[in-house]
Amino acid sequence: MACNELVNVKKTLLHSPICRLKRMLQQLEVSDVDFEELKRNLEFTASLLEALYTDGTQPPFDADDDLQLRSDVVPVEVRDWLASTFTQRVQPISRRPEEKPRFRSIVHAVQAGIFVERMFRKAYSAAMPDQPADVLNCLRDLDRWSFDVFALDAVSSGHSLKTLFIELIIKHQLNSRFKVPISCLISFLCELERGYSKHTNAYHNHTHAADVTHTVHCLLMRTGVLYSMTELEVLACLFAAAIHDYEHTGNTNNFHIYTRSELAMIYNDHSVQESHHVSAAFRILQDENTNILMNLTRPEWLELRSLVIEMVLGTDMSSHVLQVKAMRTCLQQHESIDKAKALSLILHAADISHPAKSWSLHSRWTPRLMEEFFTQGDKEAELGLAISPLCDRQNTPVAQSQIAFIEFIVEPTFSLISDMSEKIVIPLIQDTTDASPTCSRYRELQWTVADLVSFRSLWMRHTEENKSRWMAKMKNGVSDFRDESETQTGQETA
Ligand SMILES: Nc1nc2c(ncn2[C@@H]2O[C@H](COP(=O)(O)O)[C@@H](O)[C@H]2O)c(=O)[nH]1
Ligand SMILES: [Zn+2]
Repeated sequence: MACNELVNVKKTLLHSPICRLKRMLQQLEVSDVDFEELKRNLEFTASLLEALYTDGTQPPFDADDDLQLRSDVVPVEVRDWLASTFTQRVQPISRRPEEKPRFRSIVHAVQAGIFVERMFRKAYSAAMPDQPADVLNCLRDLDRWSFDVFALDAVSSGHSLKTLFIELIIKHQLNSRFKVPISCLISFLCELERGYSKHTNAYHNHTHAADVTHTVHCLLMRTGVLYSMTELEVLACLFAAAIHDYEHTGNTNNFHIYTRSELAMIYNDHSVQESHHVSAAFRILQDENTNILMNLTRPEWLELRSLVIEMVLGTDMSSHVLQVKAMRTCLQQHESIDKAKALSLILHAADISHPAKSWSLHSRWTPRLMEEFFTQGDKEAELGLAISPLCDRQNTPVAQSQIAFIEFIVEPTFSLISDMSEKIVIPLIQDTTDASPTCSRYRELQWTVADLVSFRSLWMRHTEENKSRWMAKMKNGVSDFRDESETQTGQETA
């Protein structure tokens, strides 16, 4: 509760005992005393003051709601244990009464917070090596849908993920808010990039992770969903995007299951790779030198972890139909939107977003993905297994499959994202108009709605254009699906 609100609540609660005490004094002054009434008044006043004194020492929530326990029968410790073990609520660590901040310490905390934020800003500028002009030039397009992650990778000497993640963390002021030590951040990102190159994949590598991280940022901005989010949720989104394919093996989940791989054994065939990405990424944080979340409070850390797990597991394509259906039903039935579900859908959309971008980007991602599929097909042939769909080097109708992918997967997902964002953002505008129609937040949100409308036509223009390009290739009997620029210069390294 904000400090002002707390003061108001306390004032209201104190009003009644103060009035009663004054009335008792008046009665004593005029010797008009009814001892029975005086006793009752004193008892009542004492009980009010006692209630105020003990206020805040109660546990922050009770298990009764979930487990229907009678609080006079079940002791507090048992209720806490039941709530934390048998319900899905994560119990915040309750502050012990002696740890309650007093007003002076709140003032000091605010002053210290400002000081720490300044220190962090200084530390970041000092520790960040001067970026080459080409990198700065690239990063100028950070908020654009057409941002060229391949160009950033080239000018940052293959460090697009590291460069982009640091830039976004600073842009959203998450480094100072969550006191992310710069040395940890750099070490964490080096580890992350190392993990992404472990299997030398043509598609699932650090450039794809950088692309998805950028796209999540862009989706949050362009749809305006960012305005409905807490800083912790923004951090969770960027973190989830950056790690979402960490140590990807370059194979599909089905390949892991059919070949009874080590990962399939560990995760019992359930979202095999996604479970590994999130688990292995959290393991990086176990080392204090790479623990970028070391200064989060325990409740913040638990909330972030729960969001990240849900989001990354939601990138398993086998959950696509369920995810889309659930959100459609939610929108049709005018139910309130679950934040974790909305953010999962945003990460999933970012993960399959290249067909909704310009041909110059989409036509560079497609051959990379196909090469990875074909490499799996080669392995399957070697192992005497049936070759998976789209994995046969000799026999895959790439153009047709891309048209189908765009029409049946990408377009419905982006259409849903646009509808969902309208449902989230438009009420924010209404709330702000009620408060103050002239405030800057209201103007920002108005721009956002305009952005949201233009965003729908932007991605639709790209999906239409990309489908026509694939159609033209099909009609002209062009079997080479690689991008023209790459066929001239040879394929770029992954
Ligand atoms: N046939 C196509 N499939 C695609 C394309 N782009 C992405 N994908 C599929 O989506 C998943 C995304 O999940 P990820 O976390 O593994 O990146 C990817 O594996 C492909 O199966 C595309 O252009 N065509
Ligand atoms: Zn991915």
